[in-house]
Amino acid sequence: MIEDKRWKGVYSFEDSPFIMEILTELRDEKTGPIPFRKGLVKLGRYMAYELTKTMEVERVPIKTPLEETTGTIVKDRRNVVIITVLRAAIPLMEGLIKVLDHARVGIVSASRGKAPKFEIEMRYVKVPQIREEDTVIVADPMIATGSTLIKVLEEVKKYGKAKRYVIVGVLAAPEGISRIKEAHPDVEMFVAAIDRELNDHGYILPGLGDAGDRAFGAPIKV
Ligand SMILES: O=P(O)(O)OC[C@H]1O[C@H](OP(=O)(O)OP(=O)(O)O)[C@H](O)[C@@H]1O
Ligand SMILES: O=c1cc[nH]c(=O)[nH]1
Ligand SMILES: [Mg+2]
Repeated sequence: MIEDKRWKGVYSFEDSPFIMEILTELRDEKTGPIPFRKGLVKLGRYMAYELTKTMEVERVPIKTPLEETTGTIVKDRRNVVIITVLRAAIPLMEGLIKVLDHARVGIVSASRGKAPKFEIEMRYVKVPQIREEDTVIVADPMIATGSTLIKVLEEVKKYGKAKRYVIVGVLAAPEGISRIKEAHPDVEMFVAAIDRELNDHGYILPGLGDAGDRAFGAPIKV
């Protein structure tokens, strides 16, 4: 995990060869929906494991069958709310919750309109009460213009003040990170990698394409 020099509290996993190998499979246009979804689940699991290294731990007395000793509990792991941003975060959340198994889960729908406005439509919001001891993890694989997560965080913050707000994603564009950090300076970000730029349609380059479509198939209009 490395903190990017451009922003405080923004980390990538470009120093982790295994996470980079999973990302490489996701980027590959030849990867179909089944391995694509499995790759997102794997990333969720490993990124959650890495995230526990930043969490508060507690030393506790325990008794083995042989003697008394001291063990470790990741205290913050018990106070997690994962916000799943539909659609693409579904497999990522499945991986996160394997490690963060005590998590309460909020579901938010967000659909990004076309360039140049990229208006965000949020229709479905189901978020549990957020408590002061909670770490709120907002899961969304793609952070492009940042508009989706700015709006999701505004909404989520209405449900109570948390100890930490953390975004877990796969790829982020520098423009999106800057916009999110400006709107929500208190937010930490953990992404597999930070890519170069956005194209005119708001897609991340080199990126991996449309994460929702690659995981679930392209929707049609009827
Ligand atoms: O940072 P932004 O520019 O806001 O873009 C990122 C958003 O775009 C994608 O969702 P999309 O609207 O395509 O919905 P989907 O997950 O249903 O495909 C992605 O999953 C993010 O939520
Ligand atoms: O590159 C991008 C940008 C937004 N949403 C995606 O799924 N991919
Ligand atoms: Mg999409």
